[in-house]
Amino acid sequence: MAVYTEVTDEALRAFLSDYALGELLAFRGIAEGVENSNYALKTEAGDFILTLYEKRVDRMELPYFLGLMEHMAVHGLACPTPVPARDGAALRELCGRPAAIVTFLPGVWPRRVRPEHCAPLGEALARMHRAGEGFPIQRPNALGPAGWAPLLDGCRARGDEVQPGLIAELDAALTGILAAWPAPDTLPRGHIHADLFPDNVFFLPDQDGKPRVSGLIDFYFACTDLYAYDVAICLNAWCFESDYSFNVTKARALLSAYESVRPMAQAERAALPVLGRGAALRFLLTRLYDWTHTPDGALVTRKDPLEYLRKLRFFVQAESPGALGL
Ligand SMILES: Nc1ncnc2c1ncn2[C@@H]1O[C@H](COP(=O)(O)OP(=O)(O)O)[C@@H](O)[C@H]1O
Ligand SMILES: N[C@@H](CCOP(=O)(O)O)C(=O)O
Repeated sequence: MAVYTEVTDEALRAFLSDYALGELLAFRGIAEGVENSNYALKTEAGDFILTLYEKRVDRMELPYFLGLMEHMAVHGLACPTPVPARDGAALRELCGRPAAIVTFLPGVWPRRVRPEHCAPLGEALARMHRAGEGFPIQRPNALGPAGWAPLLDGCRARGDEVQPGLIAELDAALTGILAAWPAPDTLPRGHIHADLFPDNVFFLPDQDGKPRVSGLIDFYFACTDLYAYDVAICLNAWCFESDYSFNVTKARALLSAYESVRPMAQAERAALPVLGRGAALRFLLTRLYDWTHTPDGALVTRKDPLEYLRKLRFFVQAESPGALGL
């Protein structure tokens, strides 16, 4: 469910009168997504997405997200482009919320990831990293290593209700990760997506029926961080099977396609196991926090934190890229 703020027909028409998009022909709320309210719009000018930014998005950070999408689109990435109103501003207000219209991207995200998705995904990730070069605003990663101890503290009171002994296991994992984390400025960094899960990558079949990436969406966790950390997030989100076994074929396809666009330094490859551990912990912690803080009956769909405990355990025992099969 992701329509937290209901927009009436009248409010939307008044909002659209500031744009040069012609008459509104249709609009509907989009059920998918977690963070914000999204509506699909059809106007005389075409199809668009209207997003109302909800509580967890800091409005001061919206110029970074919208500016980054604009910059990446200009540099050839298929991603949503903010649509300015007649006065030139894309970031506006609707129903008391910050709001923006972005271009609609065609395609479908894969409900079941197959190895054939992983090479196009790896290539798209590297193209995204390249497309972000030169974007001048920086955004430190609020959900990076420095944010994990406070998040874990926020889960302390009820974490063991999810699984006995969980908090002690996460304390130990966090200590190990922080001790092994790459020192600042030892690995290449730039603008990363930081949440490139399958539901944020659209595919369409090419002329041979093979999946090709038609667009990347949802840049609202984007930040300035290690490129290899973004790769490690994708290894977590794309390369495990439903029994939590790590699929080396998928991982190799992802990595070699990534490197066909942006070759990685030896140090980046060597860091993948600890970056994979950190990425697993990051998603485990946000899911655990939501699991233990979301009231029963709330509209938000909670995601299973223990999925990421299984992934974390895999990366904990993998000491080298060789142990990942890479
Ligand atoms: N630019 C876009 N083009 C097409 N569909 C989009 C676009 N942006 C969002 N969507 C649709 O809205 C859904 C939720 O978007 P998302 O950005 O993931 O929301 P949230 O940030 O709330 O998690 C997506 O799964 C997709 O169906
Ligand atoms: N990918 C995260 C949750 C963020 O949700 P999104 O709909 O904004 O991509 C997770 O799986 O924990």
